[in-house]
Amino acid sequence: MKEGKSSLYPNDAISEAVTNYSEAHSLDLPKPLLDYHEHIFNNVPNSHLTISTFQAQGLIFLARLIGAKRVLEVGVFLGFSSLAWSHAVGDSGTVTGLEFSADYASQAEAAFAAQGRRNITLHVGDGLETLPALNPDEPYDIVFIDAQKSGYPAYLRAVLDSSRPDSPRRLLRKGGLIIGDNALRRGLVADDSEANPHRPSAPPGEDYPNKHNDVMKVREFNDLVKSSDRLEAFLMPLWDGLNLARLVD
Ligand SMILES: C[S@@+](CC[C@H](N)C(=O)[O-])C[C@H]1O[C@@H](n2cnc3c(N)ncnc32)[C@H](O)[C@@H]1O
Repeated sequence: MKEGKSSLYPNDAISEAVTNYSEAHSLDLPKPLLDYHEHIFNNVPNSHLTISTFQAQGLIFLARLIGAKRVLEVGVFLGFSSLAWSHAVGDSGTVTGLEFSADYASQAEAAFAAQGRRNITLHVGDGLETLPALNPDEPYDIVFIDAQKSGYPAYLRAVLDSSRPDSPRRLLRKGGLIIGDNALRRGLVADDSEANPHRPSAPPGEDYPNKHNDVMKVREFNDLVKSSDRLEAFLMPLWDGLNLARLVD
């Protein structure tokens, strides 16, 4: 039987060449979006929080594949991925973003204005409160979860609870996608043994409790997706892991 494992390339140099080649042979991103990504990476210390341009290409492709016009993003940071969704859905579509930090939200809004993107609305606050309070006229086509990892299971439950098939108003449409970013957390979700060099330094390492808890919560999220008979999933081992879950009812 053919092996399914995805360590396709012999070393880091070839992996990088393959990524660059794939990026160059995928859909084009608008120049302002590329420039904004470069600006973030050259000027912002925690720029790693932003998705890559290659991931943006993948998300735009997915959105267009399902004809998405309405996207909900949980975790906006400086607005790069919101801008990618905004481009994906076009001027006739809308993007709603939930962001905890008022500072990040205002920087993101400045970027939206600078790029003339008027179809993005942000709600500032804890997504665990702002998400369940949403009551959209029309359901979303995509919910992209990219906020605190400890909240992933709760976000998933809230989306499912607010998208019942018998409900007159629902958050996510039938056939819509819930996309969980960082679903593999540098491989730790699948294997956080000593064999994984990204394993958080064991206690008493300062970062251990939070990082370990994040891994447990992302595992819980992936398990909930898999065990729900309302979802059909493909956990894509690309980037930091992307859990693609389609709402079947
Ligand atoms: C990984 S970053 C998002 C990156 C963004 N999606 C992008 O690719 O450009 C995670 C964001 O989630 C936000 N966040 C953390 N906890 C949150 C919460 N409880 N509610 C809403 N946003 C939260 C953080 O402030 C941060 O901006």
